[in-house]
Amino acid sequence: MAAAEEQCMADWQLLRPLRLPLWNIIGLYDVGRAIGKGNFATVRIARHQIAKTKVAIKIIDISKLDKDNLQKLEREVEVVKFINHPHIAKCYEILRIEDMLYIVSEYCSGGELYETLIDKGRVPEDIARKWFSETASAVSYLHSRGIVHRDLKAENILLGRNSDIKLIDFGFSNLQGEDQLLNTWCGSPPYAAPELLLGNSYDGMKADIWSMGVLLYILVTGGFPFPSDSINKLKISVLSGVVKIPYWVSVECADFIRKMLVLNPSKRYSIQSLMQHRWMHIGDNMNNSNSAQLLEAIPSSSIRPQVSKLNPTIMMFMQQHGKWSEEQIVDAVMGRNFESPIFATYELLYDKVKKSSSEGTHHRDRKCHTSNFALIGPGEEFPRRGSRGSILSGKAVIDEEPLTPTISAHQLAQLNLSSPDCDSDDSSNSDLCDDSPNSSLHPVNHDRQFGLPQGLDVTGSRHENRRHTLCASEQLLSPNLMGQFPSPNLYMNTFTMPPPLGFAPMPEGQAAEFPLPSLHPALATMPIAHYSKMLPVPKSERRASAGETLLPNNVDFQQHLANLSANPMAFPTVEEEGRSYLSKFGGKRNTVHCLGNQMGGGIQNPIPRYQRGPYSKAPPAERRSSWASPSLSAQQQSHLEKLFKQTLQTNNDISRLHKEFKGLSYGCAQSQITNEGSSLACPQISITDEYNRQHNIAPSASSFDPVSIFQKNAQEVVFGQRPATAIGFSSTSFSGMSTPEQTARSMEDRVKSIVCTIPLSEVVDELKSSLNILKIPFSETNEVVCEQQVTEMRRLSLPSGVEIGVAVLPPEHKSHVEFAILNQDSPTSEMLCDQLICRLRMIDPNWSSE
Ligand SMILES: Nc1ncnc2c1ncn2[C@@H]1O[C@H](COP(=O)(O)OP(=O)(O)OP(=O)(O)O)[C@@H](O)[C@H]1O
Repeated sequence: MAAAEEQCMADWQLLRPLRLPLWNIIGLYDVGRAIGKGNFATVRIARHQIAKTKVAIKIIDISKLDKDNLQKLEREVEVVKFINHPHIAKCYEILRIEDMLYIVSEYCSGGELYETLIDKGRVPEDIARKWFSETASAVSYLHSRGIVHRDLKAENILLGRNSDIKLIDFGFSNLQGEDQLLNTWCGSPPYAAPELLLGNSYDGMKADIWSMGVLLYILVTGGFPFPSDSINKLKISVLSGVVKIPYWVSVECADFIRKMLVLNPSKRYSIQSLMQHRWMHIGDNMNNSNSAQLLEAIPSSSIRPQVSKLNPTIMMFMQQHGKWSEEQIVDAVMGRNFESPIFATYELLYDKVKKSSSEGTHHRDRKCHTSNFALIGPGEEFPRRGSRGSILSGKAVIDEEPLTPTISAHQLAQLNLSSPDCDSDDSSNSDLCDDSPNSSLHPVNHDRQFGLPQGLDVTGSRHENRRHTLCASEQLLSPNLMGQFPSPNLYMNTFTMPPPLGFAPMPEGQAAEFPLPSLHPALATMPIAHYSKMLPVPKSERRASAGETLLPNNVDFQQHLANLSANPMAFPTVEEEGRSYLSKFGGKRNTVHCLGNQMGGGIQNPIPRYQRGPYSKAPPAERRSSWASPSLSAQQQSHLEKLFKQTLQTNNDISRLHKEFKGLSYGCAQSQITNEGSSLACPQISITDEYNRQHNIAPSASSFDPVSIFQKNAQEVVFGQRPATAIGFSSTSFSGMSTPEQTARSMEDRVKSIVCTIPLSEVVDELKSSLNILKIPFSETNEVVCEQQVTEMRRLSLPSGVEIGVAVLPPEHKSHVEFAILNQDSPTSEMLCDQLICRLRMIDPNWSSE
């Protein structure tokens, strides 16, 4: 050995970090504290002794696994070896030592997305878009290779150093052939697709899309789309087909979520259509990491690219420090031997070089390079002649000297490969040393669960509360095990709603109650309290809206938990609580919370919402929140109203108003102000029935066009929130007496409307058959309405005061359906309308809300 190299080895030994006890070393890894816990695995942070890279080691005691779980583990091992995607945590090594299996993978320092959501609540849509696009890109990569994940959830999505997404946990992944259906029940209940909850055979890819719909919902709302505290209730909620989306979610995003949360899997989005949805492409030009680019960045060739030539510098380094021969290195790396420490060392060093080079630390290296150390850049097969660099930097300093791949002690220091206390995230020792292997899991920042406020005493570590994946494998369905579950009848629910897909309609005259299919027997009626509440929402934005699950405050939630544990079944679901609130307060929705808006204005209640009872009635002054756009302060609103009136008096010159709107569209759902053949177009607002009545227009025009109203010199205008963050017009009455408050009560809250893509006749037939099934009489009117264009319209009038109008409207000629509730009995009527809407959604997955 050359003197320089001997010196280098001596330095290396000196610089080695203080060794942890022997039993804290696994293979070439110094193992540190536990960072996660699954059903059968503990995940610990570790550091590779040569590459000095932090890794995560999933440690599984195989002797404790039954046959199914063993099989699951083997499948995970097989899958992770062959996937390589920037948003999937990369596997480096598999070690089998006695009864233990160790899966070494890329360490994701940002923690679980789940924890981030708990800490911060929902996230703005552009952040949600970034995270969701990255997840979608990983899922697209998997699906295009026939791999289904089957356990997509916020806990299995980690954040890397730059807050980029890293998908983990391939325990339930599987290969799915074309047209093949799967049978194994797996996943986590709140993310489970309806077909899984029903125990049907299912398309794993479509089940993944459902989970992604749940994920996006959580990201943008901070809560679950189907909150419930038992699986039975969850199932009812999921199968109702009703997804309530809070007002602050943009129209595009709401539409996107609904396209993923379609009950019928064959009509649900595929990953390809998902990647193309317009919400995914908002801001594409500005944002470098948009989904299209993410997809393009992934090589179309599947699986990890085969290494054709090894990097000589890394090889030399490994020969020096790993004491492996060239032949051994070539064999292990070319053979992609995951059970060899040589392969792992090479990959870790290679990734380190690649990462450093992309991080552009070259100016530091320029100062430090003292030796000739050439590297092959990513994608290059050979080192550039005469170039020099370091393993750490991945940058080369070009000079005329020939390649002399030696490494000095000084260079080692530069590489961050030796010093125990260097500042690199990869090589820092702190995470490894601050916890003994026997210690419990790290307690930091982990005392908040979904809906579980900070400071609440959570017994046990946060990991005990972590939601684990459930698996009811085929094994669980064996006759023996089936016998352990109560008879399927116990899981039958009745639900006063027309039958879901696949059920024959009830003949007339029979009770209007339909049994829902029984819950998958492997799913006992376990309480899922941890899923049942909304995530905390940033204080400034806490508001209840649109019949959404109302946010409980800390004290209430503690009480709720106490009651739940005393008697889980007796406690009402959040939905039920919400409904009781609604009936108590006359069915008025949307008016619980004050208008604290992001722009600093608005009417503030001295007692913040989150300090009051969850369902306490807001003082009248707060009720504007249901009406005012959350993006507008009261001042801005009155300014706009003034401007509007002025505009009317100045020959309809709307350019100033238009400009004003444009300015205000900042912070609103991607400006709704577009030029569609008219100088100012606004989102349509459905208050038709009321408006039509006042204007003697046939009741068929199921939504009205604010632009035309504008042009017809309407005398009064208010600014509304439908969709919530859009700015819109709505005409109230000629009397000039109506206030936004009155308007909201008389119209906005009592009208539900959707747009269907199926023909009017089918819509009407479905409505009529549903009403027949429910034994609700109705009268029907057919009309042809002449307003701008000839339009067909049908109207169903119910004795309870519910009016249903269906009209085909230009320009798209879609079927607009409106449900207006005209009497005081709104809670019951509302439920009926919801059921009917649900039916329409089931037969038309492409429906949208107006
Ligand atoms: N690569 C990683 N980097 C950082 N933390 C990780 C990594 N892999 C796993 N963890 C942590 O460990 C936890 C458990 O890991 P994982 O989900 O793979 O285990 P599991 O046994 O499959 O869990 P479950 O049984 O709930 O599905 C993760 O939620 C995460 O917090």
